[in-house]
Order: sequence, then structure tokens, then C-alpha cells
Amino acid sequence: MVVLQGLLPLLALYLSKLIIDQVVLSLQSSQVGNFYPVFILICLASFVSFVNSILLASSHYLNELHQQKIVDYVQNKIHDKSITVDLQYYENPQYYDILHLTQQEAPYRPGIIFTSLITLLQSNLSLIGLSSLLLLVNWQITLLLVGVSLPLLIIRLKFAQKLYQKWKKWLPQERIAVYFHSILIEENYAKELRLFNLGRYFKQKYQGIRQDIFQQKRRILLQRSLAESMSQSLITILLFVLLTYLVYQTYNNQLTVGSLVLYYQAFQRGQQVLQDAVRSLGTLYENSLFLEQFYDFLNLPNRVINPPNPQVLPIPLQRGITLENVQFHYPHSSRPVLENVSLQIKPGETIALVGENGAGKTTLVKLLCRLYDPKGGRILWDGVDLRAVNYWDLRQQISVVFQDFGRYHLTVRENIQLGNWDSLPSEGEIEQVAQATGIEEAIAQLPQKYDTILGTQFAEGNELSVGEWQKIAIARCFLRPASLLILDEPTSALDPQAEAEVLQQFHHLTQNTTALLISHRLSTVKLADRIVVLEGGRISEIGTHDQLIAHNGTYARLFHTQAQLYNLG
Ligand SMILES: Nc1ncnc2c1ncn2[C@@H]1O[C@H](COP(=O)(O)OP(=O)(O)OP(=O)(O)O)[C@@H](O)[C@H]1O
Repeated sequence: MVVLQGLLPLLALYLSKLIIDQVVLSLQSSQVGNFYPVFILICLASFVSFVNSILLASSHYLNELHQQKIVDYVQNKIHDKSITVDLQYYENPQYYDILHLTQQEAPYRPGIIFTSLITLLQSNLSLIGLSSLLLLVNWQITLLLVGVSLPLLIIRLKFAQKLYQKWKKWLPQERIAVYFHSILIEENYAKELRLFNLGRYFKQKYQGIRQDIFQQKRRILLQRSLAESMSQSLITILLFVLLTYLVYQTYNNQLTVGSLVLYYQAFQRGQQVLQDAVRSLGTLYENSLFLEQFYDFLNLPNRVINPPNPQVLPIPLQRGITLENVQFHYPHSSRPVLENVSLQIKPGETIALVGENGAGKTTLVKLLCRLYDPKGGRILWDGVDLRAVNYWDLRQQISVVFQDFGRYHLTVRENIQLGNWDSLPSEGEIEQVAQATGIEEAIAQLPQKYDTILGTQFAEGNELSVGEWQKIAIARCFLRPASLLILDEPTSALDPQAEAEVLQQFHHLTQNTTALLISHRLSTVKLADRIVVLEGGRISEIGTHDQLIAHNGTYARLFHTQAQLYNLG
């Protein structure tokens, strides 16, 4: 279709020359001319125009469909990569740029690239056709057409390149502006924005960046407009000279009227097509930055990888999980977060992990789930190094409630079901875990019970309190038939009564399950079989609550401080 659409207008042009020449010929001859050949030519021209309009409508239709297909294809690639890319890319600002940019730009960039490519292809075909048509009759005019367009082409390309370079330079600034924009519009910040009256502050910051970019952009665009106006003036002057020359030749009978029309129109059309081509080239240039980012993103290498011949993960856990001199620092930071951590977790045992903020508790969880691999030492699952097993198999055996658990704006049922979605849990199982976390009463109050959509993003959504959301996350975690249950600050948002109930259920549910419980509330921790105290990335104490109190170390100090604060006695 692109080929036909590029070439058919030329055929129409040539037919109009033939029609005019035929009419002029019969006007010049004294006898009444034969109208039949002209009529055939008119029919042909009408047919060409008809086909052209059909092509135009069909190409619009196909273009829309293709746009969607391309966007979906690119999004699919991005989704595939996003769900497997190492967690470190989300936690590292250097990579966050490329990650965020690709994910943000993906919905519209490919469409622009596609349209530009089509326009470019069509323009090139038209140009080749026009040049051949003109070459057939007059090579000097063809040379003029190309020659005159050269300055415009050079100017456009030069400025496209300049803008492209600048755009690259502005990108980090643009990203900061996008960040300020998100603060101004997103729900997360809406309360503080109003309370601290931060709207004006962030608007100023946003506008400052945009203004700065605007000034720089204006300078370049002004230069481009000046250069383009000059080259456009040159074209106008040449068109004037050409028209005079062509009319003069027609006056002297060296050229037919049809050829005069053909040359003049071909020249004008050639200019138009060339401008389209140059514009598309500029757009392609600009968008190539996106492609660069897109491929960089797709090629991001993973550090956490599956071994070529993974060992079978022993299920159920029989000998336990062993941490042997585990050492860890985050990529792009040399500060050690875990140092020589050695621990034996017996099957069925509940271990509580305590320590001050930044002690490395969550990091240890990330290593257990193989979201990162240790930099030193190893973690063994029934004697098998975690690096030797398929990490999907491993994660299948672990259920976690993270501190920053997900709040899915789906129905209550789906929110819980996500914990074990592929085995299609029954209504009864879902209700059982909801009961275990004490959320079933709140669910009963919701308009559509388990079918109520949670959150405020969608129509008929119902918002929950933070504690209720947390209970839903715990229910999701309980639903998963895992060998290792990890709760990272599971009850931070729960009231004391709810906390006691959830922990009782947790205790009940983990009778035969190995569990790791992280909490700052030491009243919670008393339930555990053993308590591990982490200080500055090292294990400083291990024992039962009574042993550690008797030891009178860090745990005892923390416990007594909390007991005084909360009057726990
Ligand atoms: N993605 C990251 N990149 C670099 N450093 C990190 C990253 N995440 C955490 N850290 C650092 O690692 C240390 C341990 O963090 P971690 O989240 O494991 O602590 P924590 O004991 O769970 O703390 P809290 O009780 O506040 O949850 C902290 O000093 C933190 O600054």
C-alpha cells in the first residue's frame, strides 16, 4: 500500500499532462477533434484517484491497528523483562533512570517511529518516482529539484542532530520535572501536599526546570527557523525563475502546455515530499534515543540467574536452612550490610529476627528469597546451595509479607487468591485465611463482600485502613502452602488486640512450618522458638526470650526499654 500510495499520485500527474496536451491539441487543430481518447484518459485519471482514496482509507484503518499491535508488542517485551529483571535495578538510581524511562515512553514512542518510517518510505518512493518522471523528459529540471532541496535537507538533519544531543542532555532534568509532576498529581502525596501547602513549592520547582529547558529549546528552534526561512526563500526564488523559464519555453512552442503543468506541479510536489521526508528523518533521529534506551533495557544483564542444570529443591524441608558466613553489600555500594552471618534454622522452627533500623533484617530476607545472592558465604536449603536451584522453585516454597506489601486494586477475593493463584484456591480456603487474620468481619461490612473492589482507583472501589490492608496481605501469605513463612513487620499497623489475634493464628499455622518473624515489637517476638539479634549486619545474640533476658545484653536492654515505654511489665 505504501508503494502504491507513493506512486499513484505520479501516475495521476502524468495523466493530467496527457489530458491537457490532448485538449490543447484539439483546440489548436481547426477540425472538430476526437473526444474519445481524452475521455479514456479522464476515466483513467478518475480511476487512479478512486483507487488512491480507497488506499488512503484502508491505510488509515491498517495504521491504527498496527499502532496498537506495535505498542502491545513493545509493552509485552517490557513486561517480560520487567518481571524477570534483577531487583537491584529497581533499587538503584542509576538503573532506575533507564528502567523508568523505557516504561514511561513505551506506550507512544513506537507509534511515532512506525508512522515516521512509513512516511519516510512513502516520501522516498514518491521522490524516486518524481525524479524518474522528470528525468524522462528533462534532466536539468531534475537536477534543480534535488539541488534546491539539499540545503533544506542539510539544515533539518543538522538541527535534528543538535536537538537530539540537547534532548539527551535535558533528559535527567526532564526526569526530575516528571518526578515533581507526579508529586503534584499523585494520591500518595495528596495529604501532605495540602497540609504543608507544598503545591506552590513543587510547582515552582517544576516550572523552573521546564522554563530552563524552554529557553534553551527556543534558542535552537529560532536558529532552525531562520535557517529554514532562508532556504525556503531560495526555493521560492528558484520556483519563480523556473516558472518564468517554463512559460517562456511554452510560449516559444518548445514545451507543451501539459509538460509545463507536469514540470511545475512535479517540482512543487517534489518540494513537499522532500520536506515530509526530512521531517520524518528528524523525528526518527529524535526517537532513536528511545530505541537506544529500549534495547539497553532489554539487554540488562541479570546477576541472579538460574544454573544450567538446577538441582531439585528438597520438599518438604527436612534438615533446615543454613546460613554459612553470609556476607553482603548492595551493588554499587561497598558498605557491608551483612557480615559473617551464620545461622541454622531447623525445620518447623520459628525464628524471630530483631535489631535496630538498618541492621540488615530485610536484606537477609531478600537473600533467603534469592532476590540477591550473597557476596560471600552461602545459604543452604537442606544442604543444597540456593544458587544451585531454580529460583522460581525456591520462591514457590516461600511465602512473605514484606514491609511494603502490595495493595492490589482488585476484589478482596483476588487480593487473597494472589498468594496461590495458579492452584485456584477454593472459597473455603480463602475464607479460612481471612478468618485467621481477623479480616472477615471487615469483609462482611463491604457492599459486595469478597467481590468488593479495594482501593480508590476504580469505580465502586472501597478503601481500607492501613491495618486492614495489612491483614489482607497476611491472609494472602497464609494461603500459600509454603515451606518457609516470612513476616517482615507483619503487625506494624495492627491494633494490640488484632496483633495478638494474628500472632496467635500465626503460631497455630506455623506449628509445622519453618517461619521467620521480623518485628520491632518485642512483645510479638516472645512467641518465637529462638530470637536472633542483628546488630550492624552481624548476629550478636541468639537464644530464647528467657535466655536472652538472663544474658542481659542488647535484647534485654531493648525489651526493658519497650516494657517501660508500653508498661508491659
Ligand atoms: N537497595 C539498597 N541499596 C543500597 N543500600 C541499601 C538498599 N536497601 C537497604 N540498604 C541499606 O542496607 C542497610 C540494611 O537495610 P535493611 O532494610 O536490611 O535494614 P532493616 O534491618 O530491615 O531496617 P528496618 O528495621 O528499618 O526495616 C541499611 O543501612 C540500608 O541503608
